[in-house]
Amino acid sequence: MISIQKVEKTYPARAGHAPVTALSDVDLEVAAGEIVGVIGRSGAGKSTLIRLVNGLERATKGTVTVDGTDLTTLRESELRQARRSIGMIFQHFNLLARRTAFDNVAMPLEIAGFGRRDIEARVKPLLDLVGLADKADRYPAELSGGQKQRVGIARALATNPKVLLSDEATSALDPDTTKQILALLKKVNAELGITILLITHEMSVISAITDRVAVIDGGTIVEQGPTFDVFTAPRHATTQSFVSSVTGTALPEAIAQRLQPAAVQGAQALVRIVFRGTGSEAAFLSRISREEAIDLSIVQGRIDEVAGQTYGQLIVSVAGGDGLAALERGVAKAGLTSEVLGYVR
Ligand SMILES: Nc1ncnc2c1ncn2[C@@H]1O[C@H](COP(=O)(O)OP(=O)(O)OP(=O)(O)O)[C@@H](O)[C@H]1O
Repeated sequence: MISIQKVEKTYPARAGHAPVTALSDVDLEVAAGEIVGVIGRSGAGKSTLIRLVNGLERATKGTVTVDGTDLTTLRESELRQARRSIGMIFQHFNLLARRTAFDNVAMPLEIAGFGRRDIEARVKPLLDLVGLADKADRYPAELSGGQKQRVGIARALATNPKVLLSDEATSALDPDTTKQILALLKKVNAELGITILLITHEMSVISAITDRVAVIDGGTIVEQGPTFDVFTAPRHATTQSFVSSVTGTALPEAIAQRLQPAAVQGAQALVRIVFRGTGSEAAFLSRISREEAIDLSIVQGRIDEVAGQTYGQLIVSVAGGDGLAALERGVAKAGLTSEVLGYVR
């Protein structure tokens, strides 16, 4: 549905400023019906990328194809037409203050030349879909942030687009409202089959709804893949720092400071054990403890849901030497992975 190939975007020099290459050598494919997220820090090039996909910017090199149409070759009038099959939602909602919720949603239909009756027939079910049937005649100032974004989503869907682009759509919302809006986007994707490309700087957004993720840094995509895989085995340092921001896998500070890299007589080994799947493997700990007659204590533990699957981490401490060897045997038998973080006395 969206294909970005070998894209470079350089903003030309202006008013004494040198040209800025915001994106280089970017490849990204989004299949029909997928939810794909692009995550990056401020200035990484996310907005530039999404503006290329909705035709607001043109690539300097490479191609940007949406639903089979290469946007890089279109004239302005053709671009306007192509944009009708692309809906977009924004961080600050971009609603018109002097228009009611109904009239904001109606706007793209008015621009497309629909008559009043067709507009009513389309807007009402959309307001229903986003849970705002009772707010049709409210003005933006009378709505909460979450409700405003619901209006934004209904407006983006008005012209029946195949693609929905989301530019930090939940960044201005509190965590609970963010969850509700993300659930709504997931529903829109599931019920209407709309392909969603979203950009964000929050890993929690990526983990909540995307099927695949691309990590962008300094204008290039440094890592991409299925969200669960990228989350549970991040390879690039940028990805690792995003992941640790939500999974909290760092050791408690007091223990981290005492951690030694090598075993010494009488030291306890700290071992990180990773679960992927149902989480029921946790029973293995008591089994090893029983079968191998070793004492284990849990230093830290956490189970998250990532892209609809369970991902857990346990950090346990066990006597170095034979105890550690027994633990590693048991972990391998249970089909899990472990890593020795170090030793403490
Ligand atoms: N119109 C422009 N002219 C010149 N440089 C630009 C322009 N727009 C963006 N840039 C530069 O391109 C780079 C990428 O910016 P972009 O806005 O795409 O990043 P971003 O990841 O969306 O950041 P943020 O999350 O802060 O919005 C930055 O160095 C920025 O200064």
